[in-house]
Amino acid sequence: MIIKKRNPLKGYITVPGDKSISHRGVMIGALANGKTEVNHFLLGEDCLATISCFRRLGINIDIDFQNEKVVIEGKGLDGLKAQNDILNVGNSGTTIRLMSGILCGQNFSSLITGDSSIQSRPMKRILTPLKQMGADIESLNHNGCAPLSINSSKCPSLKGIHYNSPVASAQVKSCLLLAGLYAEGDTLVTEPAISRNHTELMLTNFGAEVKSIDNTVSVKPRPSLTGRKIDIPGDISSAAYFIAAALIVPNSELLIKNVGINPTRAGILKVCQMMGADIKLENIKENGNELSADLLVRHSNLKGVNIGGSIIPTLIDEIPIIAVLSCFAKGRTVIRDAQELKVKESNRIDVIVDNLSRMGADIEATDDGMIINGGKPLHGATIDSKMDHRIAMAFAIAGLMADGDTNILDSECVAISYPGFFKDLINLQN
Ligand SMILES: O=C(O)C1=C[C@@H](OP(=O)(O)O)[C@@H](O)[C@H](O)C1
Ligand SMILES: C=C(OP(=O)(O)O)C(=O)O
Repeated sequence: MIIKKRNPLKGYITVPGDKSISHRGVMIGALANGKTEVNHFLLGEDCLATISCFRRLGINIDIDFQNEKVVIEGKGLDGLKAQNDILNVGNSGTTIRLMSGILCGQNFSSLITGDSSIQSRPMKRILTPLKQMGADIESLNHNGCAPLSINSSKCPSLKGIHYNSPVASAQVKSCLLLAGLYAEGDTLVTEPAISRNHTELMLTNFGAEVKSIDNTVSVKPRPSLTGRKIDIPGDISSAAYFIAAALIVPNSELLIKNVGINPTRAGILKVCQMMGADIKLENIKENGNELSADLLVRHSNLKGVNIGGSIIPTLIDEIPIIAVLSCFAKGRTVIRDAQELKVKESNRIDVIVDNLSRMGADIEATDDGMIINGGKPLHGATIDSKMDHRIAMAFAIAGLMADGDTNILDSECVAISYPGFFKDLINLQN
């Protein structure tokens, strides 16, 4: 995809539904009794992979592509059926880690894997605590990565544990909370900083007993979950590209409607505020325990900021676009404590720094983040997205303000989380 320097962004947009909440709607809906109707479901490749895995486990799921609506016929905690074929999660880390927790609670064995990116992402972070709960789960190639085999015949029941997670990861926390539904006794997870809490909010909405105190979450086993109707807000991780575009392209004024602003996800809004951005929140609402708002974003003069510590998990997927924003901010931006970026769909620290350097930015990688001296004009370049959707979209926005053409390789990977991204971007500028 070739991106050219473009016009201001004007008008309004609604971005697709939140990816994290869409995954959880399918999973928790499948384990609930009765129908779960999910509106504004994200029909991106990752969430479709979750649907495909649950269909293989015997759950009827109807997809209305036109209306972005998914209906799941839940069969209760013990309603999944054995699957002899290997379950394939494609590119989705959320699917493999959360599903592994659920599969460890079943009385049948499973094999689960994904694409080459998934097969190189760390799974020890879930294998270690799941084994402590009594699960018989192994990395088939003994390299701490997928494929994973879950042998449920040897260990009929899980026991609740209190796990002190070394990483602030919603995927680890959610994996254990979902396994905890099948355990004897309560399951508790303490994390070094609070990660996104969509699992906790949705489980509570469906009838589970979940408590969160500071950095610790606990779940009681064997709840009776009841199917619900959910309206998913727009994904703030997808909105982030348009927030950034409107902030950096002169004369832009954009309304992004119905964006999820759950505080465990909204770190990018705080960072933009610290940078001096003109963003107004309007029409704040709550649905299914999740907050949303319309965001009115105007072009702004930005300044560099320091980002690190407990805010990092609340904006982890937005760091590629925050790095782009920082190139247009006056002064230095330092991003620390973001080493988790190295184990996403690509090594996002290296890929951001490589590609922004190619465009002429003053940027350097550090062990746990990067340092950017803003204000150097960017020029077009060939961008290797490494098939990482967040990289492809962040550099499309950088390309809007670069002199000359920006050529994004493998740009079709945006379909992982935002299939209509390029169409929406072009529409806003006409
Ligand atoms: O739980 C989730 O839905 C997610 C958690 C985050 O990963 P980690 O838990 O690995 O930080 C995030 O990067 C991912 O895009 C989605
Ligand atoms: C890291 C991401 O997703 P996942 O871990 O589910 O692959 C992402 O969407 O940026």
